[in-house]
Amino acid sequence: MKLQFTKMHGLGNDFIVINAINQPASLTFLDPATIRRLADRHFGIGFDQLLIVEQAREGGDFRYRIFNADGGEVEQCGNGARCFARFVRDYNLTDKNTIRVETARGIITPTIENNGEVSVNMGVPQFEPAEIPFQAAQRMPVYPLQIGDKTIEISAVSIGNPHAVQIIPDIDLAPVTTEGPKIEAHPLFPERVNAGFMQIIDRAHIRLRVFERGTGETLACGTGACAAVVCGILRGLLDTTVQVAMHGGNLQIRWDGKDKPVWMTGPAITVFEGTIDL
Ligand SMILES: N[C@H](CCC[C@H](N)C(=O)O)C(=O)O
Repeated sequence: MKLQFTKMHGLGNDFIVINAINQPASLTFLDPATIRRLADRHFGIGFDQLLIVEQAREGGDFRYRIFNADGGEVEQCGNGARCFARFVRDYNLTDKNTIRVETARGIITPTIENNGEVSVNMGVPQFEPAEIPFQAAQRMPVYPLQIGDKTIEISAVSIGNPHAVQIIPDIDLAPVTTEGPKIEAHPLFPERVNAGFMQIIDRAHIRLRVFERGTGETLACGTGACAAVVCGILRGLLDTTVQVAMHGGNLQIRWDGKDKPVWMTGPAITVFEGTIDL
């Protein structure tokens, strides 16, 4: 099968987007091994995540599926949501500015702004351990986590996908490559977890690095930015609107607190179109 794809990125967190509405056969070819092969930056196309555009099933405008570079399907991708919205508009699959997108964990609504950026209502963050999922006895603002012979302190939250967030004095010195994989695979996270390393600059600015589940460290992580900000707000360390600086660039995150959705605003860029024989 000749697969058509579009290469996109959100602050350097890069994707291929596949329109399965006009290429339904693609879904039968995209098994985990094929996704891993396509994700390879030397032998394949190269991407952090593969995003699929499908027909809606539950009253939304579209269904959005996300696969990590390791081939695993996951619940949510924030940078990908902005690219998803840009894709369906640019390919005339909709003429709406605000799009209702079905994900594995409910509906998110991206809006394409006049300046070309995309704002997304990412839904209400979940902090109950069972929701994350995280095997902790009860919900706490911070949890001790044994990593080898070291005990670190994390906050845990679901943005649809699971995140463990640490506060670090200087993320340039953070042990992302050595500690990230150990947090990702920690047995207390039965579905693994995205590991965030947050440096608080002031109440409206943080710096962030994320070792992503199923992908490794990325240049930016949209749900990771949401997770870091809501955890920082819950700990009384951040205000409701925060600029999140990551290696790939900045996102603006806003959360008005308990039971309110978290909002993310940032760019979505199309790089090239391509085809590949599967
Ligand atoms: N690695 C994540 C999915 C992609 C999230 C990230 N790329 C974003 O922008 O939110 C997970 O396994 O939950």
